[in-house]
Amino acid sequence: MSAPDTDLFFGMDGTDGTDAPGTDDTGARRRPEDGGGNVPMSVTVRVPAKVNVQLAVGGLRPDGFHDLANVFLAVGLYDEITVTPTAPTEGPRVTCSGPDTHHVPLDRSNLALRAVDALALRHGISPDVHVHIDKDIPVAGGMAGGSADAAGALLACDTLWGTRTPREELLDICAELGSDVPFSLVGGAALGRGRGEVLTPLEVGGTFHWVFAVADGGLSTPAVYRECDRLRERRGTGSGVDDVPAPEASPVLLAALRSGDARLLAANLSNDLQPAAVSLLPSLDETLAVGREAGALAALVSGSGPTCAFLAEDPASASDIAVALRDADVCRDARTATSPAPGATVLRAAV
Ligand SMILES: C[C@@](CO)(OP(=O)(O)O)[C@H](O)COP(=O)(O)OP(=O)(O)OC[C@H]1O[C@@H](n2ccc(N)nc2=O)[C@H](O)[C@@H]1O
Ligand SMILES: Nc1ncnc2c1ncn2[C@@H]1O[C@H](COP(=O)(O)OP(=O)(O)O)[C@@H](O)[C@H]1O
Repeated sequence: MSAPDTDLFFGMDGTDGTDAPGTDDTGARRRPEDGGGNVPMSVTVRVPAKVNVQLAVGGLRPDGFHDLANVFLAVGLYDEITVTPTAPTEGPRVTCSGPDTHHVPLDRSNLALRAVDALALRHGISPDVHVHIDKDIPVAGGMAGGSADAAGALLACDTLWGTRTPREELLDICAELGSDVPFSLVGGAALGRGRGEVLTPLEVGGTFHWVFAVADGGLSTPAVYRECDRLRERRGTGSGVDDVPAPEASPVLLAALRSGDARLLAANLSNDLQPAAVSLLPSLDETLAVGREAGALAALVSGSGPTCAFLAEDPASASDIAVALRDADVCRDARTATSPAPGATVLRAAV
């Protein structure tokens, strides 16, 4: 399978009967008060989680970020974002459903609402929408759930408002919202340079089978980067841009992705943030060990953690690893998923 054409994932999947008479190709009906424009009354977008199959972290930059060679792979765990217009007096609001709801901020700091605000500002529109997040991606788990919600809300509102924002502009807004947000929009697999926001799509030659051990709590991304710097200082190597070698993507890892060879990928997975995540949460070592003993080809912390990712040989092995992780009581839940997965995709645009 080659890398997904990123344009593909900005449109409908076309599976929900949206070609009914009186609708356009996004399923939107014409409303007379809209002067003939096609305006859906609600839009639902699905967005995947990610795992970093390589996360090479450079030195701390003067702006507080680190240069990265960040090899993103989208995985088939999804949040669904639905946007519906509200009355202008009501203003924007966000609600959330799913097991992690109590960890999601429901004020204007929610990344999905920040995305709505950013798109509305860009087009001079009032951001009067209700955003509902049906959350399946673990919160603060190193799987980019907040970024997924931001990318999803952006695409959903662009469809709802008919603003047809060019893809490059959408990606610019994503990058302003967070380093991982552009990848959530694009999905598939990509190399993220800069602070992770400058993307180059990557080819993936097969399906990879993963197990994710979801931890009880979360880890703060800035705290994990700070710990990475602290460990580097303690080692005496320094943590600045002049002390740490410029991060580079591994050619063998990229070849493993291209070929779809799970064993080659397993042998080349790496995460420079893993020592920092384990230092902040030492119990992760045991979680990683349980998955390895249960037959994982490789185990690593997903991004800033604390979710642990296990690459499996096949679906049966993935199921065995998930059972072993649950039985050992080293995680809140163990989820199986495959990659690559498509980026933000409009599922429904309904009247
Ligand atoms: C570590 C990674 C790996 O993909 O994701 P997670 O595993 O947390 O999901 C990312 O680099 C996280 O990206 P994201 O969560 O979008 O971070 P941002 O909002 O842009 O930045 C939050 C904070 O993380 C730190 N940060 C982030 C990106 C980067 N390249 N260098 C950094 O030092 C900075 O302290 C920054 O203030
Ligand atoms: N829509 C959102 N979903 C999840 N977290 C959000 C959201 N908006 C803001 N946040 C905040 O972002 C933090 C990081 O969450 P998340 O993106 O899930 O984790 P990570 O950065 O580890 O991938 C959370 O602790 C939460 O306070």
